[in-house]
This record gives sequence, C-alpha cells and structure tokens, in this order.
Amino acid sequence: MIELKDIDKTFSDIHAIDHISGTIHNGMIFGLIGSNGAGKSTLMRMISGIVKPDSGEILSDGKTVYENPEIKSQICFLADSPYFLPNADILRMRDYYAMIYPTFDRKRFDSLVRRFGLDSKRRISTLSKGMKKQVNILLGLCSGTKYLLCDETFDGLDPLVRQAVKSLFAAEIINRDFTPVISSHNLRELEDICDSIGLLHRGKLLLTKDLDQIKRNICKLQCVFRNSCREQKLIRSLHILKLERTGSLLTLTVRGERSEVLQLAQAEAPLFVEALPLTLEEIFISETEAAGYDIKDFLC
Ligand SMILES: Nc1ncnc2c1ncn2[C@@H]1O[C@H](COP(=O)(O)OP(=O)(O)OP(=O)(O)O)[C@@H](O)[C@H]1O
Repeated sequence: MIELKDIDKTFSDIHAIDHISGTIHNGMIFGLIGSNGAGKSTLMRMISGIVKPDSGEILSDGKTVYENPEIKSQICFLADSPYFLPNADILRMRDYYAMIYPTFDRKRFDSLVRRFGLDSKRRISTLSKGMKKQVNILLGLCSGTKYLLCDETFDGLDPLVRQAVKSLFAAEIINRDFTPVISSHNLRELEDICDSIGLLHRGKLLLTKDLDQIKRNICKLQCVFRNSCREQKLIRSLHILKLERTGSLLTLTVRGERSEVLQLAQAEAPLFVEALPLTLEEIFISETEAAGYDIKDFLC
C-alpha cells in the first residue's frame, strides 16, 4: 500500500503538488488522470523516491520511500520519455534492467518480446514510438517490482497492444504482489484498464474513486413522456446528477443501480425508455460536477 500524507512540492514559484493525501491499495490498477501540468509526473517521481517532497510523507508498506534503497528496489518508474542506453538493442536494455533489479525475469522478458513480435536484436532508436513504449512496459513488468509506475506509458498505444498489456497486468496481479499505477491525460486511455482512478488538478487530488463501485451506482436514463405530470413525478423520485432535454427526449444522469432506475421509469408509463451504462468520461464529468467542479475546464 502506498500512502501519501499531506505531501507538498514547489518548484520556485510553481506549486506543483498541493498538500495531497491518499492511498493506493495493493493488487489493483490505479489510474492518475489530469491535464498537462496537473502534477502527475511530479507525484509519480515522488512516489518512486526520485524527487523529495518539501513536506509531508510518502510511505510504501509503512516505510518512507525517499532515500530508502530497500523500498526503492520495489518500485519501478517508467518515465513519459522512456530512457534507453545510447545505441542499445532490446537485449542490452534487458541486461541493464536485470543489473538494476535483482528480481528481473529474463526468460519471461524474452518470451514476451517474441509474443509482441519485437526483434530483440533491433536497435531501440530505430523502433516506432509505440514499439518503444511496448519495450518500456515489458522491461517494467519483468523487473518483478511490487509497484510499477507508468507515466503516460499507455497514451497512444494501439487498442490491441493495450488489451494485451491489460491482460498481462491482470495475470500479474493474480500471480504475485503487483500494483501498477498509470498516469494519463486522457480518460479514454484508462477506461478499460484501471480499477480505481484519482483525478489531479493544479497539484490537488480532487477525487479518488473505485470504478466498479461508481459504475454500478450511476446510469444514463433516456425517456420520452406524453404525460408531463408523470415525467415530473419520475424526476422527483430520482437522484439526478444531470438533466438534458433534446426535443421530447429527456436524458438523465442518475445515481442508482441501472435495473432499479429503469423499473422506476417504467412505472410512469413513458412512450420510450432505456437505461444505459456511462462511459468513464461521462462518469467523471458527472462526479466532478457533483463535487462542484467542471471537468471540461481541465481535461482534454
Ligand atoms: N524540475 C522542475 N522544475 C521546475 N518546474 C517543474 C519541474 N518539474 C515540474 N515542474 C512544474 O510543475 C508542474 C507540474 O508538472 P508535471 O510534469 O508534474 O505535470 P504533468 O501532470 O505530468 O503534466 P504533463 O501531462 O504535461 O506531462 C508544471 O507547472 C511544471 O512546469
């Protein structure tokens, strides 16, 4: 478990991290969302023990991370611009990581490189951006560390590779003590990967949410009523986060379980009704608006 206790970081006059507290629980994939400059990389660098907070404390399994080599050997950080040794091919980078991380699994790495269709003797500088990201992820995954921090590592990966990496992460979580943290400025990139998400804005952690929990408890109801009294009755009976009207179509973002919300709506005999799940983006728009923010101002 990673605990952030009131951590704060300023660079000259830039307040990059503003008194953040929170917990990243083990055995789940945590997504860190925020616009450019929100503080994602700084936070990840602090969690990895590369950057020291000005104040506050970061604990990994109860122990301070900064200047603690034992704890730092359990955390692998993949920076947004992956670092590769000059002129290195994939095998050279494998050996380099194996030197740094005693838990590195060479056999697994070689097999995954083959599975991803990468040529291990190819110079990394000649690979495409997405292929470099794949190499970076495989190096991180095979390091065998307890925590893997991926700074915008998934942004721009094609859907097939993302799916493959997601399965690898899920299998890893089942097989060993493994907790990946993935940052992105794009909710869609994290939609199908993360179990819980933290939203960072101007150095502040605005929300942290368990995705399954919120997905189960929110839905979009679309309905058309002939009778406005019954429509009003339904509106009064629901916990509505957002109401939109396009002609006769009423679209409601509603707190509650989908089948229960649908049942309530059907009881008012609408001409048409359907209850749909929300995308992660829609959920976060609703949740942040409900918390008094407008997410559209700070997510791209
Ligand atoms: N070493 C540094 N020196 C000065 N300012 C810095 C330094 N590192 C980060 N910052 C500033 O801290 C703020 C947060 O930067 P950070 O890189 O953490 O954001 P980010 O959310 O990762 O952004 P992006 O999505 O653009 O990568 C920015 O205003 C940035 O300019």
